[in-house]
Amino acid sequence: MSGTAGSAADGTARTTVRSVIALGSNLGASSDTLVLAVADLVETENVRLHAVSPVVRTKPVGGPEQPDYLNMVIEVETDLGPYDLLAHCQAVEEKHHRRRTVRWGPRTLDVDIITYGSWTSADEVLTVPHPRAASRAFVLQPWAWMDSAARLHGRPVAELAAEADDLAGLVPFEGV
Ligand SMILES: Nc1ncnc2c1ncn2[C@@H]1O[C@H](COP(=O)(O)OP(=O)(O)OP(=O)(O)O)[C@@H](O)[C@H]1O
Ligand SMILES: Nc1nc2c(c(=O)[nH]1)N=C(CO)CN2
Repeated sequence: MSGTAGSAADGTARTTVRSVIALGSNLGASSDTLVLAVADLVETENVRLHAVSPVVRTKPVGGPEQPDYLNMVIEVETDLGPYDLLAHCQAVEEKHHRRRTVRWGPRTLDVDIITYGSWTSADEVLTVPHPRAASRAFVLQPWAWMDSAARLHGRPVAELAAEADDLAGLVPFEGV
C-alpha cells in the first residue's frame, strides 16, 4: 500500500492515502442525495475531503431501462484501510436506502472506490482500481474536470474519457 506516514492521536503510526470515490444516483432526489452522501462520507475524521468534481447527468450504462443518473467523483484523504473504507462507503449507501436487486439497476445511491493510493487488488470483494472505471465516462469525465493531471492505468483520465462509449450521453448538471 502507498501513502505517507502520519501519526494518530494515540501516537501510533498511521498511513494516509488519497482515494478517488465515485457516486451515482438515479432514484429519488438524486441531487440532494449526492450532496448529503458526500457530507456523510467525510463526516468521520478519518476521511477528509480533498477535491470535488462537477455533477454530471448521464445516460444509464447497462442494466434495464431506467432513468438518467447524476454522477460525480470526489477525492478524499483517508487513514482508513481499503476494506474499512469500503465498509464506510457501503454504510453511506445503506443510509440512503440503497437496495441491491437488479445488477446495474436503478439505485438511490451507489458509492464505488475507484482508486486507493497506488494500492491494487484483484479481490472480488474490493477490486482496485475499480475494474470498469477505465471505460466509464460517467466516472472519468467528472474526474478529469476535478483533476486535470489524473491518470489511470498509466493514461490520462481525460484521454480515457474521450474514448469512452458513454461520453456522448453526458452533460454537466445545471440543477433541477
Ligand atoms: N472498487 C470497488 N468499489 C465498490 N465495490 C466494489 C469494488 N470492488 C468490488 N466491489 C464489490 O462489488 C459489489 C457490488 O457492488 P455494487 O452493487 O455497487 O455494483 P454495481 O454498482 O451494481 O456495479 P459496478 O461494480 O459495475 O459499479 C460490492 O458488494 C463490493 O464488495
Ligand atoms: N450512467 C450511469 N450508468 C450506470 C451507473 C452510473 O452510476 N451511471 N452505475 C452502474 C453500476 O454501478 C451502471 N450504470
